[in-house]
Amino acid sequence: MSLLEIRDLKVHFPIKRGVIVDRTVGHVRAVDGVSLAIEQGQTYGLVGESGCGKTTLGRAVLRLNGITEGEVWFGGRDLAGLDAESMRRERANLQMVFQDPLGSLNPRQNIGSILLEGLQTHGIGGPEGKEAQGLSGAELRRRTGEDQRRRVVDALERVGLSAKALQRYPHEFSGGQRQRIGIARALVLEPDLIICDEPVSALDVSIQAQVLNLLEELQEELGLTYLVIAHDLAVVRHVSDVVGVMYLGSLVEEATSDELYETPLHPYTRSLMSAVPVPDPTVEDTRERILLAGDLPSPANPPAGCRFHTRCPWRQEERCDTERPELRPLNGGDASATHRVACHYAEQILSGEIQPREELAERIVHGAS
Ligand SMILES: Nc1ncnc2c1ncn2[C@@H]1O[C@H](COP(=O)(O)OP(=O)(O)OP(=O)(O)O)[C@@H](O)[C@H]1O
Repeated sequence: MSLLEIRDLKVHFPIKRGVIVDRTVGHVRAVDGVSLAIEQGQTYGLVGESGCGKTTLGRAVLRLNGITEGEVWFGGRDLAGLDAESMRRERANLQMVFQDPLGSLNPRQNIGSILLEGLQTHGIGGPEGKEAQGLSGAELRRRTGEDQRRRVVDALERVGLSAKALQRYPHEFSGGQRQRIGIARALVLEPDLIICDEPVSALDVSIQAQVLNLLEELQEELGLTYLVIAHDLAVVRHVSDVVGVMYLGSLVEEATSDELYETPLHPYTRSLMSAVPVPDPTVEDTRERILLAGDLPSPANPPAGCRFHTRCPWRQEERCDTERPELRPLNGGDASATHRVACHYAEQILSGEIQPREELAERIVHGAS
C-alpha cells in the first residue's frame, strides 16, 4: 500500500505588482499537476534541473507551501484538507532533511536543544496514560526530561554520533557530521516519511556516499519511507527504488530505478543521463550526447502543448506544440506497468506506430540545433 499518494498537485505562486496596492499579474506554476505514489519502506527519487519545482513539491507535502489544487494522501488522510492544528500534529510523522545542514541548524542552539525542540513541540516522550496518573508535576517533568534525553541520545547514536555532541554547537562539526545531526533531528520524532531535499549536494564527494549509506541503513533498520529530491542523477540512482523526472512543474517520466537507467525514454531524461560523468576516466565514454537547445522556460509562462517542446530534439511540430502529453504507463496501459512517460514521440515509437527517423536519431546524438 502507498504511504504517500499525491494526486494532481498544483502549487501556483501569485506574482504581485503595484506601488500602493498589490495586484496579482500572473502565477508561477511551480508544480502543475503532479501525481505520484510512494510505497511504504521505499525510496522515491525526484530529479530535474534547478527550478523545476522539486523543492516546492516537497514543501507542499508538509504544507510549508500552500496547495493550490490537488490531494496529498498520507496514512489514509488528505493532508491538503487538514486544518493548521491537525497538520501540526501530523508533522511529527513527516520530517524533512535539508540541503544546507549549517543553514538549517540554529547556530546559537546546542545540539541537545536542537534535537529536543521537536519532541517538546510535539509533546513526545515521558510517561503516558495510567503510568502518568498519580505522578506529581515535578516527577512527571523529571521522567519526561529523562525519556526525551534518552530519545535524543538514541537518535544521535543511530547516525554515528554520541552523547558528547549534546553540549556542542553546529559550527564545531564538519559538513558530513552536521548532515548527520540534521538526520538525527528528523529521526528523533520517529517519523514514517522523511523528505530529503538535496541531502548531500552541499557535501564533499567522499562524504556523500557515507551519508547516502547511512540513509539506506536507517531505512532498513527502521522501515522508513523516503522522498529524495536531487538534481544529481547519480545520487538518486544510488538510493531510489522508483525515480520520477520533473520538468517545468510536471513529471515527464517515472520508472523503477533500473528501468529508468537502462531504458530512459523521455528525451529530457536522456539528456540528463548523458550529462552524468562517467566514474572511471580511463573508460571511453561512448554514450549519446544530448545537448538541449535554449534555456529552461519560465514557469510563469510555460510553453503550450508539451512543456518540453521548445528544447526537444524529437519535437514533432503541431502535435507537440499544441497537445500536452499525459504521463502514460507503457505496456498498453497495463495498470501494473511501472514505467510511465509523457512524450508523444516515445509513445509512437513504442507502439510501433512510427519508426524513429534517421534524421531525428542523428539529432539525438549530436544535440538539437
Ligand atoms: N515562494 C515562492 N514565491 C514565488 N515563486 C517561487 C516560490 N518558491 C519557489 N518559486 C519558484 O517556483 C519555481 C520552482 O522552484 P523550486 O525551488 O521548487 O525548484 P527546484 O527544482 O527545487 O530548484 P532548486 O533545486 O534550485 O531548489 C522556481 O521558478 C522558483 O523561482
